[in-house]
Amino acid sequence: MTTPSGNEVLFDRIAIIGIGLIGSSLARGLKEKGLAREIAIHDASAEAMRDAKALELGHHYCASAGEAVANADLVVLAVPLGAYADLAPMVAPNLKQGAILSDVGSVKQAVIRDLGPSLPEGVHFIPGHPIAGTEHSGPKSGFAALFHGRWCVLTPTPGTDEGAVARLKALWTALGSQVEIMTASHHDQVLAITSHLPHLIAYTIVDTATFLEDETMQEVIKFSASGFRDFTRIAASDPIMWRDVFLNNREAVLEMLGRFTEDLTALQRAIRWGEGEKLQEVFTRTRAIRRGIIDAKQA
Ligand SMILES: NC(=O)c1ccc[n+]([C@@H]2O[C@H](COP(=O)([O-])OP(=O)(O)OC[C@H]3O[C@@H](n4cnc5c(N)ncnc54)[C@H](O)[C@@H]3O)[C@@H](O)[C@H]2O)c1
Ligand SMILES: O=C(O)C(=O)C[C@]1(C(=O)O)C=C[C@@H](O)C=C1
Repeated sequence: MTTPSGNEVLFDRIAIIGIGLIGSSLARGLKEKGLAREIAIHDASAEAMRDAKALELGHHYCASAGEAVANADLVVLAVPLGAYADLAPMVAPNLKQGAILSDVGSVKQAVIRDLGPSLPEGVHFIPGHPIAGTEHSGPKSGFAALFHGRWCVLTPTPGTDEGAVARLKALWTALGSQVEIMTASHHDQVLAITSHLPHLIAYTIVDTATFLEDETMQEVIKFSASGFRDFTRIAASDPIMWRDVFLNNREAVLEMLGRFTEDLTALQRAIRWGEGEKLQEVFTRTRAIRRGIIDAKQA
């Protein structure tokens, strides 16, 4: 069946657990495109539930995760990674046969570890990760266009039903994303360098600046027009979400951090010994990478 927006209804009932930035953006996108007949929402925070209702993000506002997922064809967990293990016993026994269970968490191996063992036979488990976000949190900060033109990675384990993967892929495509399928461990390695390490560096720079002398601090604020300001945006990202990302992708982040530290030390040496050529060589290489990213976007 097609909707007035010309899209197909892809699922009868979608349950979203966690209606913050990502969950509410998903709900908005689903509603805007009419991709689900019913959206059931559960969030542990009374304030988030109040906001979700006021914003009319769904059709059913459920007091428990179990109630929300019962009868759902697709369940999407959109909570911090640290909440998955607690949610598993409430979600797993209430999933209907043939349902797809997915999520949007920023790390993927930990999700398989925390949810996989408790899932009943006949449920299709397809972890996912939209590579799209902002530094804001909560239901009020979401928007339907968040996923437009962005990647969404799916990490099904071997043997997952291909039809179920195709249905989930169709959903993310209808929301405006390009879908890529890869293993959870490859995802975690790639994201460690492209997303997790940059956040760690931003948190560190802003924290280091905070501990400067008072007078210097005033100057930091006054002159933070460009480079530093970009770091403060990233460093304003949700503390709980990012605590959980680092605790759940420990190995890959530590590996990338080790390489990064070595490269930083090499630059430190080049500065100390006045090796201008070395500095210029690195900066020329990185400038080409940035230009490559921009060209790829415009292509
Ligand atoms: N923020 C981003 O840029 C971004 C991008 C892609 C993926 N993600 C991932 O999406 C997930 C959600 O992030 P977000 O930015 O939407 O966070 P958010 O803080 O905006 O929303 C999370 C919501 O989960 C709720 N919650 C926490 N524990 C819960 C529980 N046990 N049961 C039910 N609800 C619970 C919170 O009350 C909150 O409303 C995280 O796993 C994160 O890694 C975030
Ligand atoms: O633009 C931002 O604010 C983001 O940090 C988004 C970002 C990223 O690193 O690209 C952050 C975490 C996610 O898991 C996915 C996307």
